[in-house]
Amino acid sequence: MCFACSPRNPIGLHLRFSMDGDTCRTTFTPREEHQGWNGCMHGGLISTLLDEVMAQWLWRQGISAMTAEMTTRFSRPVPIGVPVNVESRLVEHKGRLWALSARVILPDGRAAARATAKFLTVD
Ligand SMILES: CCCCCCCCCCCC(=O)SCCNC(=O)CCNC(=O)[C@H](O)C(C)(C)COP(=O)(O)OP(=O)(O)OC[C@H]1O[C@@H](n2cnc3c(N)ncnc32)[C@H](O)[C@@H]1OP(=O)(O)O
Repeated sequence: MCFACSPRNPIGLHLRFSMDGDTCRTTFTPREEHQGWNGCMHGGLISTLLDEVMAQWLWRQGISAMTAEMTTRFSRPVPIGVPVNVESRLVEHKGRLWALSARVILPDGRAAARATAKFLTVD
C-alpha cells in the first residue's frame, strides 16, 4: 500500500502517473495537512513527489529498482492549494544503476524543486 501512489492508502498522496514520450508525469495539489513551514508544502513530501515520479519512470518500463541515492534542491516554496506538475526523465543507465532527474513545476512554469537520483535494480 504505497504512501505515494496506492489509491487504497487512507493517508496517502494518491498520485497517478502517465508517460508522455520519455517523460513520466503526475500532478499534485498540497493540502493543509501537507504543510511544513506556514503555507508551504513540507520539503520531505516534496522529495517524496520527486522520488516517486522517478521510480515510476522505471516501473513503467518494467524495471524493478529502489532508490539508492537522491539529492534535492529546493528553489522556491510550493504553496498550499496550488497544483504543481511533477516530471522525470532518464539521465543515464549503466548495468544495475539508473540515474534519473525530476522537477516540481509551479503553475507559472518555474521549477520549485529539482532532484537527481540513482536507482539500483533489485530481483
Ligand atoms: C505496480 C507499480 C508499483 C510501483 C511502485 C513504485 C514504488 C517506488 C517507491 C519509491 C522509491 C523508493 O523510495 S525505494 C525506498 C527507499 N530506498 C531503499 O529503501 C533502498 C535501501 N537500500 C537497499 O535496499 C540496497 O542498498 C540496494 C537494493 C539499493 C542496493 O543493495 P545491493 O543490491 O546489495 O547492491 P550493492 O551491492 O550495495 O551495490 C551494487 C553496486 O552498486 C553500487 N552502488 C550502490 N549504491 C550506489 C550509489 N548510490 N551510487 C553509485 N553506486 C552505487 C555498489 O558500489 C555496487 O557496485 P559494485 O561493487 O557492483 O561495483
